[in-house]
Amino acid sequence: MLTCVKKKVMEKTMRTARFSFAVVTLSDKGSLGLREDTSGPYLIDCLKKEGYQLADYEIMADKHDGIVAKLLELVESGVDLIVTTGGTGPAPTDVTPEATREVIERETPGISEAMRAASLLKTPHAMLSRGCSGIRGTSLIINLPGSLKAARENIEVVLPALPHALDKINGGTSDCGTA
Ligand SMILES: Nc1ncnc2c1ncn2[C@@H]1O[C@H](COP(=O)(O)OP(=O)(O)OP(=O)(O)O)[C@@H](O)[C@H]1O
Ligand SMILES: Nc1nc2c(c(=O)[nH]1)N[C@H]1C(S)=C(S)[C@@H](COP(=O)(O)O)O[C@H]1N2
Repeated sequence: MLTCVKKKVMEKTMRTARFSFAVVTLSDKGSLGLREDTSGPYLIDCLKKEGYQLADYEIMADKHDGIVAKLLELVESGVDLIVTTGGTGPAPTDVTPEATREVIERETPGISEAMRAASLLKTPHAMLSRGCSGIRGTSLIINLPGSLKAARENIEVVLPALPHALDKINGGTSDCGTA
């Protein structure tokens, strides 16, 4: 039994360990030290447990140009998976999706739609997240909402599809439909 669990963990890690990730927390209060960022560290822990390698973590203000510059920097340094948290809502200061759209070359609407659909089963407020996702070069960028609860409920939706997504984005030729 234990051997079986260990084998499954090893198989999972073998699929993810070659991929790096970065977490970017977008929060005005967080960037000023007025709010503890609990969502960013949670996401780091969660993705590390899945076997991904942490490349970068930053807390930034909700500022369009700063977000674009940071995302481009991470893409250019070859980070495979970039997860943002915060700034996806309808408030005037929420600009993460607009900044992300400026960076991505190909949108992955299914990822964001899946998160919203699953989240709607938890709270009607899920429809307020305008988060988007997409690919630039070989980097996948995914916007998540900002609260710890929302970050947790959203990341768990995409985790099962991430290894296959990152493999394909990196030119993987494995057959689809086998897992
Ligand atoms: N990084 C974070 N860590 C923990 N909780 C957060 C974080 N970001 C947001 N939250 C929570 O989620 C709520 C909604 O996030 P939103 O991005 O709209 O924040 P906000 O009120 O505009 O403030 P700010 O952007 O300065 O964090 C916040 O009011 C806060 O309770
Ligand atoms: N699963 C899930 N999705 C969620 C929520 C949540 O609690 N759980 N909160 C929503 C709320 S209240 C808002 S305003 C939007 C946007 O959040 P953000 O501005 O922090 O990015 O995410 C939504 N998505």
